[in-house]
Amino acid sequence: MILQGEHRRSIARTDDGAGVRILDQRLLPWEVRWVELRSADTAAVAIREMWTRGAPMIGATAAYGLAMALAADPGDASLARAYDTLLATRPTAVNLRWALDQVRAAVIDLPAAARATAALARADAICDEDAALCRAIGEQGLALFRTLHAKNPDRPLNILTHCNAGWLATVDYGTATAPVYLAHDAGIPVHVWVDETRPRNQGALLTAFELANHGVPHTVIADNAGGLLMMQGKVDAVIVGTDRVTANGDVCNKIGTYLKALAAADNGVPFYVALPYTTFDPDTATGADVPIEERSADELTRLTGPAEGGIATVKVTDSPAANPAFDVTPARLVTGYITERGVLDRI
Ligand SMILES: CSC[C@H]1O[C@H](OP(=O)(O)O)[C@H](O)[C@@H]1O
Repeated sequence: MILQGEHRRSIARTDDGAGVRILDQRLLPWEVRWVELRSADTAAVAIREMWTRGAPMIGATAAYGLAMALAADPGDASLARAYDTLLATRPTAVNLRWALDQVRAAVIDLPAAARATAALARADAICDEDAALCRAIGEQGLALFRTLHAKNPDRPLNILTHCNAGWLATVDYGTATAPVYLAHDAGIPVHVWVDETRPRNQGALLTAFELANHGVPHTVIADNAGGLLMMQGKVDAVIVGTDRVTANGDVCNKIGTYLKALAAADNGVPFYVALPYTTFDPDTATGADVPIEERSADELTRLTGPAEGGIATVKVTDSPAANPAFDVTPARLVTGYITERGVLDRI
């Protein structure tokens, strides 16, 4: 157990208050290493290289990055440069732009001398709010889980999830995992099918790590196994997180989510998306309008794992590879949106 008790905050201010501490998620579950970020540029690297990841965590890290830039130089040029550098890190998660806009709005009309303190306060508030939002998503999802479990009370509730939308992807609790944690703690027997989630394996490495640490029964599966499990009646619901829900309810999430939604629809399995309001993007009309991040082919052509003295990478093919990091699930395939305000059948 890396962090005891109910709270597992994945980002915190450094002891001197000038930086932030995050877990280097590239090393999990093999090594638990907290790293300190002390500049906007380092925060940008951490986001782009996925030391830290997940829409709310990307937003929180960028917010602190902007605050650190203003602590170094509170001028307009510094603000603009840091904003642009951080915004350019990853294009799909809307929380990134939302958080940067929140911090910029908090300081833009302030005198230079007051900007760093105000930016830091806004970044702190974004984190505290995210933890509260995710907890509320958990409460709303817990009520849903009680209803779902009542259909088959003599066996565990079987949930399938894709990627990691856990406390590692947020400030605490997670979005898709929040109902799982609260249901487990409330004594509802829950089992989670964990998609490994190629190519970065956020499910096998991060969600499994979280669930194991919380004592939640789970089974890691190949991404392509979910359809069969649903056909066999072994999945009661699919719950995923999201990086952006557009005005019409389309869902941008980790690559492979759309295929789970198709299998769920074909087998009558409810498909839920868990999100806080900070991941809703009313300014983008549909999923077709969302930039889909294309990441390095190396993530696909190389396997990474623990080795003597650190992490080893093995190249598995010299062939060209394409690595879109997200896909779009049309709103028509979504049963409901689990939000802090309730479970909505339309966003
Ligand atoms: C609660 S946001 C989690 C969301 O972010 C993940 O993407 P990445 O690991 O590339 O940052 C994935 O889409 C998750 O559903």
